[in-house]
Amino acid sequence: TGSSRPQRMLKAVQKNATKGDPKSVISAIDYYCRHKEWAMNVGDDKGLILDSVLTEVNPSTALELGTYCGYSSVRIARLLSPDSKLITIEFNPAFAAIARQIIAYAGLQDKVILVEGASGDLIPKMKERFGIKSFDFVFLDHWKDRYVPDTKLLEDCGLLKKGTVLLADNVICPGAPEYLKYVRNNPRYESRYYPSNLEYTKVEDGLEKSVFLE
Ligand SMILES: C[S@@+](CC[C@H](N)C(=O)[O-])C[C@H]1O[C@@H](n2cnc3c(N)ncnc32)[C@H](O)[C@@H]1O
Ligand SMILES: O=C(c1ccccc1)c1ccc(O)c(O)c1[N+](=O)[O-]
Ligand SMILES: [Mg+2]
Repeated sequence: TGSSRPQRMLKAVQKNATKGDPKSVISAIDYYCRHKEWAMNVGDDKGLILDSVLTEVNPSTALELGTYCGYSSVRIARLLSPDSKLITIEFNPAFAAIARQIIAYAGLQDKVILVEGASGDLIPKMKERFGIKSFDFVFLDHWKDRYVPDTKLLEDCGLLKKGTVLLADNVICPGAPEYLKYVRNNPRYESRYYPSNLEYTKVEDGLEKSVFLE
């Protein structure tokens, strides 16, 4: 049987990137996905917006919903201060296995805790398992119909504090219309849309940044 797209992405990293150099890992993946085969990483264009919001927030504890191959985990973890951590959740074991290798290749394994499982099951366990009081930053990039239920779950589990920043990918394409309605009509959030394009394409997409106020 042939290789998978994530396996081919890992091969491209091992061939074209420098071990321990996150920037080269990011470039190798972006080159591969733009010129060889598309993949659903947040990508370089929206990645610049992710970088700038992250730098502004400078989170001590960050959460990512949807790891895939670890591209955005590397983007996030490379910008974290020493002693800061990224917890990233992925329920596809094959994807998680590739992500671990790509995160390790970038030399960021000590800053990233990759947890295998479904976000709906794991979010309520964050406090007991990882001693998390609350998250400073959450990157939502898993299946789009989970954005609202998982945001409500984070609220109900007391994992958001005043100033926590939620950054949601794909609010235009494939789209997360219920999520946009939820955060934009909610007095507990201050939201702003960052226009961009679907990774590696000219199709319109963007990120929604929502600050938790309460
Ligand atoms: C778009 S990909 C993530 C891309 C990644 N954030 C990046 O930019 O490199 C979405 C991922 O979320 C995972 N996923 C979807 N729903 C999930 C859930 N409820 N819990 C955990 N993982 C989920 C999928 O298996 C898939 O790997
Ligand atoms: O849903 C898709 C999708 C739909 C159809 C075919 C391929 C991917 C997708 C596309 C771009 C994304 O940035 C993204 O996060 C996702 N996703 O799966 O979460
Ligand atoms: Mg996405």
